[in-house]
Amino acid sequence: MNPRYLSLIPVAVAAVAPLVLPAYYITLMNFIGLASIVVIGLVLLTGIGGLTSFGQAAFVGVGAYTTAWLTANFGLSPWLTIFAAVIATAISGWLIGLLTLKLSGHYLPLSTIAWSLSLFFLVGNIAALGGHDGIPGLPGISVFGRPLSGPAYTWLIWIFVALAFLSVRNLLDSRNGRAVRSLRGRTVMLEAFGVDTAGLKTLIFVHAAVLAGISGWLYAHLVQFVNATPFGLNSGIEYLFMAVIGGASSLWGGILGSGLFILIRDGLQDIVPGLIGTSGAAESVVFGLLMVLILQKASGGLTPYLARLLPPAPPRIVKDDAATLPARPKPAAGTSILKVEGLVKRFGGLTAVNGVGFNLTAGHILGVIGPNGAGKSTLFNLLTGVLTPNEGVIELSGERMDRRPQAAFAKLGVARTFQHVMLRGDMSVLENVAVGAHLRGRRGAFSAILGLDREEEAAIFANARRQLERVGLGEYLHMPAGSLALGQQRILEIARALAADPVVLLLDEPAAGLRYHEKQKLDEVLRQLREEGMTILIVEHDMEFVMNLVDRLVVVDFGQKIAEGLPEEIQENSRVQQAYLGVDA
Ligand SMILES: Nc1ncnc2c1ncn2[C@@H]1O[C@H](COP(=O)(O)OP(=O)(O)OP(=O)(O)O)[C@@H](O)[C@H]1O
Repeated sequence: MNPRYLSLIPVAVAAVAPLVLPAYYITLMNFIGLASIVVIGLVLLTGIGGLTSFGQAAFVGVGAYTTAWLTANFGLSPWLTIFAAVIATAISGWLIGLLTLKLSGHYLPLSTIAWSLSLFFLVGNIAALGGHDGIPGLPGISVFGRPLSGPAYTWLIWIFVALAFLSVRNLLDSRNGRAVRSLRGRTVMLEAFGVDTAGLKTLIFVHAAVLAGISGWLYAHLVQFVNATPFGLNSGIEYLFMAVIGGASSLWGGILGSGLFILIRDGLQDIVPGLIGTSGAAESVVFGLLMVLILQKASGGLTPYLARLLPPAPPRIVKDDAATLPARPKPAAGTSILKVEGLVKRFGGLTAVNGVGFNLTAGHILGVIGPNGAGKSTLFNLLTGVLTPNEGVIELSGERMDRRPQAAFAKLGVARTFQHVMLRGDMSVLENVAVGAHLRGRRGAFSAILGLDREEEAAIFANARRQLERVGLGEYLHMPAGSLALGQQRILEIARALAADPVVLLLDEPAAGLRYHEKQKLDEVLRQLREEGMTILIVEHDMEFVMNLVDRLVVVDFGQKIAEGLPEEIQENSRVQQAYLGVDA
């Protein structure tokens, strides 16, 4: 069976189950659906985006209280208040995101606990929201004047589960989504390709908050009463558990985890008191132990186990007739691309780069070499906007860049590779390259969620395939990037940089750690790119590798330029020999 049709099975189950299940199980199905909507958001935020949140229940509360207050006090229809619930959660998500998303490490999860607690106590103390007693007597949801109840409400909930699922799936399969999937630990890489990582974090934070708010809206009109209890920290922790036991990076895992968590908890409440003859804390203890066991035995959640039983997803189809992406005008051979003068970077008392200057013209390869600790990486970081110089001038195609951020360099056509390869190993070779074309797409998150970016996506993937074929990796398109050898991964990074349609390629120690044959292959690729007119700057430790390849060399030592010239001139230079070999020539 085509794996694409497998997703129809849960759809059929959700359609038929409410008709055949007893009322008690329909109620459970409702609560699984409500939780799934929240947990799908959490999969996006935490499992994929790497931003751990204990506070999603508070957003469920914002959605529920917004609709409760408006319907109870003003008699508005829930079909109107859903917009209010979405707006309220989006704004609160955006505000809280603004305050907390800059935090890193443990501080972000701790801050989610803090705002979750504060919202909980705030709501409980506002008289207009009914204090701790809450707001009773909420209306149900009607369609064409008929109140939805029983199976009809369950279908409504599961339609929203499907919409939540599709919205996140579509978002993840877009240019912003690829960046979200690369977010964990790769912000420098993303920003080098012009991705606004802070904006991206806010985007997924708000999206997850809105999904939680919609779940709150559905909850409020299902139970027709709200108070603060279901929106406290406990529930926030439970949502996180659901995401983790399902498999935090899988959308299906979000639904599976919600179902398992609620069914196991409910089952234990029935079984454990029967076994030990008393009801109380025992089922909670057994539940806790069970969760620990699942986390120990299946740290990636349960979805990977199920995924093994299913046929693999078919590879992405790259269209031959896709549109081409807009390309920037290329500079004429010989024009100055990168001009550097008197660049200085100090780290406290240490001057890592001290007055370095050079000029790189279009269509040439310039090598910057130097022994360990000479200041090459620092120079590279200055030339890509990762670091800001203390003094000096960087001009890119005639524009002053020395105080500009990474994204500005990317916009003007600087594309780079990394000394320590920065790929997402479990993403396909093709998708990794597509990340490089981020700035060449225009479609935003809304378009992606609504699936309106397909044409642009086809163009991005056709371009990615072209770049991979250009560097000789055309046969690996659908393989996980992590399965390639280091030499191929380095060339893959070059293809990703080419996908950005660069004016200049900056390669950070591309030969480091490569075997002889891999270096030869890399050399071939770079020569071919130069023949095509590409301008390249290579910062490299391996003098032998660059000697036969580059047009011109700059040698740095102790942060200073000690020589510049043609490779054969550099080879004869006694100061260079001394710096490299530590001997007097
Ligand atoms: N963030 C930093 N803070 C303080 N000192 C730094 C920092 N980055 C680099 N340095 C120092 O600056 C000098 C140049 O380092 P850099 O990494 O640029 O050299 P390199 O030529 O790239 O060396 P390698 O080939 O070993 O990578 C070194 O003495 C290094 O310790």
